[in-house]
Amino acid sequence: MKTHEPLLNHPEPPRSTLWVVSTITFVSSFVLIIFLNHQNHTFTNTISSPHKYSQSDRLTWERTAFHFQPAKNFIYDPNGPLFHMGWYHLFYQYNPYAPVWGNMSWGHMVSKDMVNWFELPVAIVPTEWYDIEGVLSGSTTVLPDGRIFALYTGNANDFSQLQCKAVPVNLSDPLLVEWVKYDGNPILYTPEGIGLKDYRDPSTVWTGPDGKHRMIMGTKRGNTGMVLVYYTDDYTNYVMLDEPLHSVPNTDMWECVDFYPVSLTNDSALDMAAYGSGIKHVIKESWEGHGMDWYSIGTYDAKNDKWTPDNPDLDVGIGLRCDYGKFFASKSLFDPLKKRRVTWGYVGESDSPDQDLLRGWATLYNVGRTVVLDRKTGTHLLHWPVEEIESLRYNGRVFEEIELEPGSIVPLDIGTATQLDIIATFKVDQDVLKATSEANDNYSCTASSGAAERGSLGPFGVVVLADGTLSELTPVYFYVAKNGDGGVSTHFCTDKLRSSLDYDGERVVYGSSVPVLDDEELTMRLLVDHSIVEGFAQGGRTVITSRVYPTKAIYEEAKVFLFNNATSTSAKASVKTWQMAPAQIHPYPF
Ligand SMILES: OC[C@H]1O[C@@](CO)(OC[C@@]2(O[C@H]3O[C@H](CO)[C@@H](O)[C@H](O)[C@H]3O)O[C@H](CO)[C@@H](O)[C@@H]2O)[C@@H](O)[C@@H]1O
Repeated sequence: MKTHEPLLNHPEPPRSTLWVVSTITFVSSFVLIIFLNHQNHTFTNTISSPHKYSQSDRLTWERTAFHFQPAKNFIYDPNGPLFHMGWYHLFYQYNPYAPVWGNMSWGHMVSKDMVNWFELPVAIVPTEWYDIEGVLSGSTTVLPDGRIFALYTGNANDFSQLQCKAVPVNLSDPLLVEWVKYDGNPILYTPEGIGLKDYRDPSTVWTGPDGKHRMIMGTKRGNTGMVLVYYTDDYTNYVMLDEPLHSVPNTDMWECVDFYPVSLTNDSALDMAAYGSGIKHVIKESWEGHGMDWYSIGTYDAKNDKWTPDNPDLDVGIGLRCDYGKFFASKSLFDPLKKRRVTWGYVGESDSPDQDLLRGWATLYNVGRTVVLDRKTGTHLLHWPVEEIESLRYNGRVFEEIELEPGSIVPLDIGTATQLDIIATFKVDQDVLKATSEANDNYSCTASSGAAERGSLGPFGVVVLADGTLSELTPVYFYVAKNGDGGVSTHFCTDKLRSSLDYDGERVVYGSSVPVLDDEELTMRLLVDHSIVEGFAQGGRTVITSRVYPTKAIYEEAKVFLFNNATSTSAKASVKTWQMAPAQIHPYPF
């Protein structure tokens, strides 16, 4: 049985000296507010009550503290990450002149730790007929002899997409500041049968077990998305194979294709040359126009340059996503220093472009995420923030075994709550779980009414960026659903329906199911950094990144709560929180 009725006679949750505000007051107000908001989802774009903060205060607050964003203007796809002479380099689609898409160039930043960044001069800009409409996305390759080159898509003067090459001018410069285009560009024209605007984002070149050097690119034929494979002898001339590496009907254009091996035996990342038993290969594609990155795990046959998904139901574009919120055009780096694969995507704004103009900047990057195969399930990848981000933690707090009765919400007294790392673990009442006969096979975060929709066994989780009266709140939560056959499925969701009182963007619930194994507790990690919330469930099996724009729940008014809006089960929460110091992000010139 599913109900939206508020619980009126809920038992008072146990008090703890850690709670600073009367829990019972919040219990009633939360249930009431959620109830009322559920009844009326109509929000106006005008400010309905006097605000403490001006528009300028709010726009200033939205800028993040430990996520990469340039000082101003517009960033887009991450491009060509590489490691050279002790520095991590990340290039990015960048409009140096305005906070909107256009003049696409390769911006350039470097870091020693993937947390603190120096912005460098823009590396590659549109200057030639073959890229005058944009130096679009691509990759870099570091050859075993130390040579480095970039492959990128040139948006030509007729808007056809041509592949081009550039190289750093001085390899002994650890920062690789200067780049020069190959004078024989473009190196590749669109193959027959492919749309002139459906051919882009060349990959890193790698050497297969047969010694042949390979590059891949995404495209579509009709509505079938696919990966093309090329061979090269000299890294400049490329010959396309007749057959694609893989294709999936009805998945449209595959942008920013990524392809890499993952180990079945340990968490060490493998470089592209790895091949053979104990290895799976992942294809990742970014679905044009949908803003979603999809991945699939399978087997690569290097002899025939064919890839087969482990499970056809989880094929590329129809199965699993890297992130169920805002995260797109991701690109991974094999980090030779720490033997890990790290991925970045862009996290776009979700309010109107007018706001981008007011802010003067648009779009951020997620905190770099390591990617490994989830060897417990074998079906999922684990995406998890790089360990270096923990160097920003301070003021750690621990809250043990907080009892959350059905229908309760309790504040966490952690001080300022706009830059946080939170790890929260929840145990549901096993007797209630076994006894409940509610059949909720069709639960889906995205089709639900968010945290207001109550079932026997959920939702429960963490509310972030909430003001004291809960007029603005962003719940990130688990929803446990009992299936008709007695089985259980768990969902991980972020509810953005009530994140802001004054918002001209999407009001949605993000999320998906997350596998939970028999011996596992439910655990989530949240990185809260002003207008971005990154959520990781079960060690990164399911990830949700959201952009939120509260108007009241900002600066010292932002608060964190634990809640349990289930109707039957209680939940026991143990939580660790840390404040997060700002990262050092130095714009150029320094
Ligand atoms: O910056 C180009 C790279 O970005 C990618 C993936 O994010 O392609 C996006 C794409 O669309 C952008 O340009 C459109 C204008 O032409 C604009 O309407 C849209 O909002 C933008 O996202 O860029 C290319 C070139 O314009 C277009 O074919 C794509 O849909 C990546 O594939 C590009 O390399």
